[in-house]
Amino acid sequence: MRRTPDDAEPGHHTKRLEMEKSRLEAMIRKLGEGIVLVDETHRIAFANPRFADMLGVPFESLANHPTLDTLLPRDQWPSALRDVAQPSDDPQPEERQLTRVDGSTFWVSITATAFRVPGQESVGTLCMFTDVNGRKHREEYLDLLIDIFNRSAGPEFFTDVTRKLARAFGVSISFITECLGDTRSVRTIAFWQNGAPQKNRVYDLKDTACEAVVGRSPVYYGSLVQQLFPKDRELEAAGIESYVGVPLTDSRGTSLGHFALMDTQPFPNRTALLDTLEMIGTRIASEIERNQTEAQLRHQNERLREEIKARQRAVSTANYYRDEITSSYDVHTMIGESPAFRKVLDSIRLVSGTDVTVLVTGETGTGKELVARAIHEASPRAGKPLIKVNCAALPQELIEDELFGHEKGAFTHAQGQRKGRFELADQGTLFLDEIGELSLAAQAKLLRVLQEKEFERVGGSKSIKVDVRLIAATNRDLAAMVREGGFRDDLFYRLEVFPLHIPPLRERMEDIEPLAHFFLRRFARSLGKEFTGIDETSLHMLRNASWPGNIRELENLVHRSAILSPGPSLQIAVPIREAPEKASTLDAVVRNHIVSVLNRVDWQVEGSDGGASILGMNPSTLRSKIKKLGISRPGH
Ligand SMILES: Nc1ncnc2c1ncn2[C@@H]1O[C@H](COP(=O)(O)OP(=O)(O)OP(=O)(O)O)[C@@H](O)[C@H]1O
Repeated sequence: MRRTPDDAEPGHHTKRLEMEKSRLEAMIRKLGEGIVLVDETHRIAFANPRFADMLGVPFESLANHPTLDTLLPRDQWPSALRDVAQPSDDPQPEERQLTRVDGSTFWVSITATAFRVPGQESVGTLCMFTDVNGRKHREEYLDLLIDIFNRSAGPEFFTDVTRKLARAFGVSISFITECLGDTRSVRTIAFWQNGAPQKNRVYDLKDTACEAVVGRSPVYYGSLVQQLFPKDRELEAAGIESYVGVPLTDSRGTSLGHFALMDTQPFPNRTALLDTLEMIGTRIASEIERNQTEAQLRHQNERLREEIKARQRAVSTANYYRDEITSSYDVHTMIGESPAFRKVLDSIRLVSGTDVTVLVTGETGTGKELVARAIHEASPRAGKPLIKVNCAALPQELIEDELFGHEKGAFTHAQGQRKGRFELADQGTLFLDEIGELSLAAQAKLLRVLQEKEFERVGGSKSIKVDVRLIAATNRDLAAMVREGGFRDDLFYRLEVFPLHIPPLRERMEDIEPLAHFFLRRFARSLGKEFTGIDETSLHMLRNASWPGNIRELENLVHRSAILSPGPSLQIAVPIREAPEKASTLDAVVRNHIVSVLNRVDWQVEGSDGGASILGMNPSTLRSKIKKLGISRPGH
């Protein structure tokens, strides 16, 4: 029987074993899997280069058997390693994302099993690390795409995206920036580095890798990026090797900022990657744009609120309104300098931009219609019709027909279809003058339209919808009428959304002179006459009249005087009533008389020329009367 060489010499057997071992080691060295044998004290007894590669350390550094925790934090160890006393017969692979010493990450599947070295008592653990980085990234990447395009954006949107970008592409840094006014500097809106969100920062783009991206085009530096941008301190500080950046633009092509991925390793796969990143970029950009639009809207709202507040504060500030009003409608048609009248102008200005219903109150001739017109002209409805209904002039039985129109044959004389005032005012403003004169039945009908915002023509069944802004006016005390049952309270509250009271002329004496001059200029022109002004005695008379007919009365008086006056200065030829004709109560007569006397004496109560002595009263009695009747000096 021939002997095999092994049997021949015992030394030869050992040699063969040695050879087998080195062949095995050579094979293990070349394996695509990372192999590591860890002893009981967690020292690395043996490892292959692929293991070192996966952990991002030089293979030589393993030669002096470091403990595993110097390379890999314990929480990333497979459970078999953490619990060596309980070796499993059926080791299960566990997936872990390794954080390498340089901060970058790497996905592996680890299978670990107890390993007894033949002939030795000690038990070690043999671990096999399989590279699942590619698969994991594809999964993360899919997850990223689904999430980024499906999720509704919230405050965490940008940070979430940077986290997912970093994980999906396995890079150590990912961030998104926003331009600061131009494309010279940017602010990060999310910055993810080494598995955690970082504080945002503002930085100058000059000489950085990002400079060629913002406002321009995508860039890709697969490796050696530090050498390309030696002045970019960030790259150096983080040990960056590769960089990919994509510009972000809004829907009109304006530059918004950019986003970038950076890694400490070279970055492969250029073209497919850029396409994907650009697609993700459109989603990020639309989110930035939406945020910016929202911020702008918020800002505009705040400014508007501030503006309204400022105007309310400035009600009594001299000269404030002139420019404001000129800009919105013809100031020359509305004359008045008194603080009381400025308040009216202020209210017009405040309310004209809105669609709210306005109730204009004031004595006859104070300018209610003019105010309604001014509100309409200054409103967005200016180019549309302003339709007036004089409720006092309408026979009650025709009100419905007038407001809502009728269909052909609705009543005996209805020969054709006719549109009512509501329909004519569509898109515009409906001005209901003398609203206090509406019958209760007509009030009910009006209320119904205001509530339902639609109506039918008389004799028709089709509902008509209109978009009408309502302005109502009255010289009656509607609140008192409500109390007395002459006016529906529900209608009153609907009309009185924005009450605008025009004070009578006697409460704003400062306005008399400018108004008189204004009317004089106007009539002189139409009469073809020239006047140098109004003579002193006439002015004195004008100032001391009580003006129960208010501005209309003044206007008529100036008109008549202009016709009769020979010139060159206007003389008021018609005697002015010192007391109102229409004073209905004793208190009103007394009140008007006191006001007109006080006007004549420049509101002096005491003294021989004072109001009290002219009225034959004790000054203190006069004072208490003034108080009781609520008399106050105009403009004070
Ligand atoms: N501030 C003003 N500046 C210039 N003209 C004015 C002013 N206010 C009113 N007027 C003029 O006075 C006249 C009466 O105004 P308007 O008809 O608007 O008053 P009203 O309060 O509606 O009167 P009524 O209660 O009698 O209907 C009009 O000719 C109007 O142009």
